[in-house]
Amino acid sequence: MTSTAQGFRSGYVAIVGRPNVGKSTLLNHLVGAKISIVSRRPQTTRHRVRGILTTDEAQLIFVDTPGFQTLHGGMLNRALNRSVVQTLGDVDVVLMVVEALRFNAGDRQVVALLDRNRPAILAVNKVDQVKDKRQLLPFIQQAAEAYPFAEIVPISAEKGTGLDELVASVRQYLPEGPPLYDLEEMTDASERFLAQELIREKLFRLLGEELPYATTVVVEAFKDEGGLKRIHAVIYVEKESQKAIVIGRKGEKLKEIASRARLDMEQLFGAKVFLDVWVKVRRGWSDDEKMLKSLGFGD
Ligand SMILES: Nc1nc2c(ncn2[C@@H]2O[C@H](COP(=O)(O)OP(=O)(O)OP(=O)(O)O)[C@@H](O)[C@H]2O)c(=O)[nH]1
Repeated sequence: MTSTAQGFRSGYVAIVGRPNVGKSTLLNHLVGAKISIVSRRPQTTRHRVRGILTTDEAQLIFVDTPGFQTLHGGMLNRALNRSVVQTLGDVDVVLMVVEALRFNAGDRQVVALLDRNRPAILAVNKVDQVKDKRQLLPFIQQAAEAYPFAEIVPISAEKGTGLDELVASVRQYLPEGPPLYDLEEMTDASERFLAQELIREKLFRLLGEELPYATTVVVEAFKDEGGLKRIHAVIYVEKESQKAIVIGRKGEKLKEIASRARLDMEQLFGAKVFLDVWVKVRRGWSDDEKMLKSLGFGD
């Protein structure tokens, strides 16, 4: 496969940032929607790989950082924060994303979780929205004062501006070495896992702030019947009231979540999909350490 060019660098990158700053948009632009979700490979890494970008000079392996939840104080959130800190201590580079001209309390909370022994690069996103580009300079200065970022790069994840510069900046901080992942392996994600991730993504997209935090998706059955994939999934929530939110009025929310997830699955798998999604209440879910461990949040 890819020959190891001299000076080739390869390593793990965590994208962090408060909600809505454009992390997913950036990841999708860098690695493409289709391979932005790839399966976990426990033998090589404890991280869940979200996408891989391989250029002639470097391979950037983007890993999942479970949310920066600060709204609720439950055990789940403490576990999440622990796992964030752990992930951030494990990667080669942290890529923090902020919105141009906005550096608020949420951003400061993210900064507080950064590990000072780890290079952190700041991507100042959505610069396309800044009419007067001169305003960027004092903003960049302010950000530099908030944390000793290794580099600060203005970008527009949506328009694709500044992304080459960003990748070049990240590359500088990766260790030298051959690609850690074979290109062919990238599409090798389990379809079951992809199905679960697509439902989870639609939940986030369609419920946003309303989404009860302690929500999880489990694909309980996945049957391949020639040209048809029959998938049965369950969305677990903590309370009846949350169940009602996910289902929506006259079941419309759930219908939309399922139908959008199904369309994406059909595109991704290149096959017809029959998707059946249920919402179930699992009481005391977020305070159950065993459950957290089984979901991969434990130590
Ligand atoms: N104008 C502009 N909008 C952007 C840009 N990047 C992202 N957005 C928009 O910002 C919103 C949030 O983007 P996401 O990529 O979902 O943000 P996120 O950080 O992944 O959000 P969470 O999943 O909530 O953590 C979306 O409406 C994007 O279209 C950009 O460069 N310019």
